[in-house]
Amino acid sequence: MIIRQIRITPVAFLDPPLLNAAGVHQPWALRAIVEIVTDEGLTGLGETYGDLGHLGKVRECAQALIGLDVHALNTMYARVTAIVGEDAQRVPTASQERSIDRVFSAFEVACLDVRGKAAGVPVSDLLGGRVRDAVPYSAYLFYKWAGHPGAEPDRFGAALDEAGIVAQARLLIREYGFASIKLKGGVFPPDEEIAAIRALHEAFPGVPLRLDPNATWSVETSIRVARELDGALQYLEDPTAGITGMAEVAAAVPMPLATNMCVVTPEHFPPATAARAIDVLLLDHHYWGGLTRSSHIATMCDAFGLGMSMHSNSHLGISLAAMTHLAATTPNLTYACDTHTPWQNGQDVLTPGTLRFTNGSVPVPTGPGLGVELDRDALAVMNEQYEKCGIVARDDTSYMRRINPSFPSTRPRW
Ligand SMILES: O=C([O-])[C@@H](O)[C@@H](O)[C@H](O)[C@@H](O)C(=O)[O-]
Ligand SMILES: [Mg+2]
Repeated sequence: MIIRQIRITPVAFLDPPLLNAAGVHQPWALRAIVEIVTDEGLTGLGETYGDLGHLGKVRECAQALIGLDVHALNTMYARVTAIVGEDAQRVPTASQERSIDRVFSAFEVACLDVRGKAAGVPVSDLLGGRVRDAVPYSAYLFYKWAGHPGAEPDRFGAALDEAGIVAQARLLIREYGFASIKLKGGVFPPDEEIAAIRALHEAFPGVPLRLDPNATWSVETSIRVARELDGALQYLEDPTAGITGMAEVAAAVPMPLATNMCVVTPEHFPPATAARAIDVLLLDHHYWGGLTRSSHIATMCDAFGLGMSMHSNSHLGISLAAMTHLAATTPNLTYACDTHTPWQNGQDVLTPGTLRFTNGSVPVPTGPGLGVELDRDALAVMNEQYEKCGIVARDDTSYMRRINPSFPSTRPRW
């Protein structure tokens, strides 16, 4: 099964004005769709970030993988390392390992899709077999404006206080059946976000809740907020920055701490576990180097007694399928996963109806490979949107500053 061709198609889809610590989502979200075509005529799908810098690296690496067998993942990783590693060394702020894993991931997923199709088995079988038939996701709530400035309000409406957040939760739960809730925080002063969690706790008794302020709080603020929310949160995600700060908070608060920020490469495990900085790791195959490497990370979490959930960024259905196969085959991934799916509002590059939510969960696809099919017309439309949208990288802060020039980037903010 020799790789003969790799097509990389950048796409853009409409994204609502979701508020976060960095600013606000731009009107278009970017992704890149990877198609690996073999000599036997099989095509494997992958999905990754669409920012121009990343796209350039993915395109450069794609050339270097032509002629390899789809099983030769170690050789592929070495070739990606040779290209991206050198590049990352020139950019002092980039973690070399992280950049390599982010690029490699989409190719690995596409190779697993091909291998599953060739063997007539789902990717979940290649990852060791599923331990659950459906993967639960959480309602991922965002403070948001009614619409992008100058545009019509979107169907989700504004959510700028606790009443808006509770209404948004009702909408997402009604449409998807989610059985747990995550609120993206770090937007308003902590007392307002405490009020929102309390309102959710009251409106949805017994439903597990999480709050993620993306490290906008100091250690002192984190401890105060966590103590005030004792009994209301399943876990608190990234209240403060860094392993040392998280460890200080963890030692003083009643609930588990989760992260997708302070443990993002294997080298973070020893200091984070020694300091007891986290209780839960949010896995994300897009930056942990694909599905197989993510399974290895899950084994590490098991060894260190960490719980697991799953992180998400704005994404389309190929990513959702890959996330679902991974979560279905990871015994210790016991928390409902994050997904941005509701915010993509039906837009996708997949044939409609391939993936569906039932009671907040996505049944694990049972067809060969990822079990999803690319809709070429939709891909072409979204590619055209990418060409026309005028956005080449995600930049929530610059977009916010066009509307609010004094938007601060200081952290901790509170
Ligand atoms: O989509 C967003 O605004 C989120 O804030 C995302 O960028 C984060 O990476 C993520 O969902 C998180 O859990 O930190
Ligand atoms: Mg997070």
